[in-house]
Amino acid sequence: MNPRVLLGVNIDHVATLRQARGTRYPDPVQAAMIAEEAGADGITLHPREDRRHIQDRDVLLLRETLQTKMNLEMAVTEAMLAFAEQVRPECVCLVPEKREELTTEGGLDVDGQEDRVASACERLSRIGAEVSLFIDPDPVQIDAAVRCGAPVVELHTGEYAEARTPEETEAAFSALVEAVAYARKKGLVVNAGHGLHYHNTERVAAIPGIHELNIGHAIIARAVFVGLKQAVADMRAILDRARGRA
Ligand SMILES: CC(=O)[C@@H](O)[C@H](O)COP(=O)(O)O
Ligand SMILES: NCC(=O)COP(=O)(O)O
Repeated sequence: MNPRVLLGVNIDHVATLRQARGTRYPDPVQAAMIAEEAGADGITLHPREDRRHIQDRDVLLLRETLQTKMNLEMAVTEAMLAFAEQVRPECVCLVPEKREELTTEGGLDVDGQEDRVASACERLSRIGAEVSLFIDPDPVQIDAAVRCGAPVVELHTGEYAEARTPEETEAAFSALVEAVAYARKKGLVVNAGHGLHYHNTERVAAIPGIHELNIGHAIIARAVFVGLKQAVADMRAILDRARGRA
C-alpha cells in the first residue's frame, strides 16, 4: 500500500476572521483541537512579523494543548528565532515575508543567503526542531537547502495553484514532480503547500515522494459552509484517495 500523505492544517485564517473585529472568537486554539480530531497530522501556524492573524498567545496556548505536532512558520529574523527557542515547536518552517504582501509570494531565497539560513537551521536544530525550508521547486534552491543542513523542504505550490491556463498548470506541475524527485535523490524529506484546494490537491498528493501537504486557506474557507471538522475530513479523504487508500 502507498504511504499515507500527512496533512498539516494551517489555522492562520481562523485568526484572520478573529482579527477582523478584534474579538476573542473564533479561537484558533479551538480550531486546532477540531482539526486534530478530524484527522490533521499536525497544525501549522504562521506568526507573521506584523501579527496580522496568528498572535503570540495562540502559539503559546497551542504549545500546551496540541496533541499532534506544531509546525511554526516564521521569517528568518532574530526575533522569530528567539520566539521559536521560547516555544520549542516540533517543526519550524522558514518562510520569506514581505509586510506588503497579501500572502507568501515566493519561496525563501536560500541560495542567496546561505550563511544566514544555515545559521538559523543550526540554531533551531539545537532546540530539537525539525527545520523545513519553504522554497520554490527549483534545483538551485534544493541544493542550497542541502548545504544549509535542512532535513526537510516544503515546495511552494503557488505557481501551480495560481496558474491561469492549462499549459501553465502542466508546466508548473511538471516542475513540482521533477523537484520532488530531485530533492528525494538528495535525501531530503519533501513537503508541499500554498494555494492547494479541493480541486487541485489530489494530483499533488499522488506525486511519489511527497511526505506532507500543508493546507490552510481552502480548508478554512470550506469550513465556513460545512464546518471545520467536515472540511478537514474532506481534505483527508482527497489525500487518501490520491494514494489509493480511500
Ligand atoms: C508559507 C505559506 O504558504 C503559508 O503557510 C503562509 O502562512 C501564507 O501566509 P498567510 O497565511 O498570511 O496567507
Ligand atoms: N505552507 C503552506 C501552508 O501552510 C498553507 O498555505 P495555504 O493553504 O493557506 O495557501
